[in-house]
Amino acid sequence: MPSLEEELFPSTPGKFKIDRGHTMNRQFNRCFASTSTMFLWALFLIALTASYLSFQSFVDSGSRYFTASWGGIQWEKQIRSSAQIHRSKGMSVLVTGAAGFVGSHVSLALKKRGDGVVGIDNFNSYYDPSLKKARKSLLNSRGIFIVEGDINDARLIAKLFDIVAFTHVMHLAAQAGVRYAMENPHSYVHSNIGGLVTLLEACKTANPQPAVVWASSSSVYGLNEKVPFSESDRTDQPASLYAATKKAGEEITHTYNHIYGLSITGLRFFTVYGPFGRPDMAYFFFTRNILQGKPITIFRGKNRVDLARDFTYIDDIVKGCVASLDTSGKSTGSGGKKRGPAPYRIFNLGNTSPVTVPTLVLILERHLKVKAKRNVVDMPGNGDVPFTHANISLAQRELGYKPTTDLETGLKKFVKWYLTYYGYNRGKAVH
Ligand SMILES: O=C(O)[C@H]1O[C@H](OP(=O)(O)OP(=O)(O)OC[C@H]2O[C@@H](n3ccc(=O)[nH]c3=O)[C@H](O)[C@@H]2O)[C@H](O)[C@@H](O)[C@H]1O
Repeated sequence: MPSLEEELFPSTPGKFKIDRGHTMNRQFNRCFASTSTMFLWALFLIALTASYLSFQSFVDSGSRYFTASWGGIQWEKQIRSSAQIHRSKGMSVLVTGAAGFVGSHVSLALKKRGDGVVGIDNFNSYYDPSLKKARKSLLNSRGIFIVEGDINDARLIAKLFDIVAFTHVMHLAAQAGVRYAMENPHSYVHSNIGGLVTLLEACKTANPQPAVVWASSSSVYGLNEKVPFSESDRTDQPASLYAATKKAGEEITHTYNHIYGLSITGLRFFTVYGPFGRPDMAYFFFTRNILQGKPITIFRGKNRVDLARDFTYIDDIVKGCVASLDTSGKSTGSGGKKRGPAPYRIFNLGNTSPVTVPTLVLILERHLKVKAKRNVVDMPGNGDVPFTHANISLAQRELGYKPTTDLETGLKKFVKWYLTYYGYNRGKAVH
């Protein structure tokens, strides 16, 4: 039988080991005159260590709450309340990029039908953050809480999954924009690859695992010439770093599906536009310039061929996103281990009727009742592709996706929103 002395100071490798030498033994006996005194000393030491450790953890968590922009009882309460489901068989969805264009619209649609929604957004300044704050206020007024934080913050994401057992993640946070990738390439790697992996790590570890629906891009079709673009077409000739990071996202999500059993749906969005849109997109800053009497630059393709896009209205995209969440199927893993195969899907969400950029400008002029000052130049080699055109039959079949808004109607709604939002209707424009 091991002695009490051996039990208290076991000789496990790496742990403290007492010297059984004669001298030590004498000193030891002097300090601990009897076994019972030694026992009391040991208890005292254990209690001291335990109280020190709990004090340390109190200081740690306390300082985190004091220094981090997130955390605290009130913060957690807001998250729980925002995630509450108000319909039978509803879902609780973590929406990344919730203060963004598509993210804000999808969040509102989900909340409206009774799903629980928690947003996360880093409110970066890629474009005017006041527009993001305005979207946030709108969401707040509908009971949606947006966490201010980055998807690269693994501790924050893990905390959100601790607080809420999200059934779904709608991942829309990204560094968008095709041409900006030449100016700031690392921001694309940071958000579209680093951020994606951080989020997927949290999803894979969560128990239960959520189903993930995320935004890929029409740009993955790159320099393909076969039209319309189908999901099974090649996607290995990206024309921009933006496209390359979205393509990488498709491969990365595939590995998480394969190894960990995460249900994944990737949506290839085709040039989404509409109210509360992104000011870095052509239709948006063309509108601003036309109203301000400034020239717009229209790019023209090889052999003077007009560029064309399969512009897709936001409400149609929202329907596609919601239908993807509804049909996502379940992730099969738990505790980071796959238990069986899970769905892996990719869909085009386009309008399937491309319109040239000069026609877009004509429609804007009509709705704005202002003539544009055109400056037509050859398309610079900046990552743009000459045209996009979606084959949407797969989304039609699997999601019931059916876009209903043509560019004429959609831009009319956008212009109406723009004039109101920027104060043109009140006679004082604010930009
Ligand atoms: O489907 C996508 O996956 C992408 O859609 C969007 O990219 P694009 O289709 O390139 O939209 P956008 O910039 O509005 O340019 C529209 C047209 O105007 C032309 N264009 C542009 C600027 C200019 O000054 N002049 C011009 O002619 C330009 O050459 C182009 O022909 C998203 O921004 C992107 O984040 C991604 O989601």
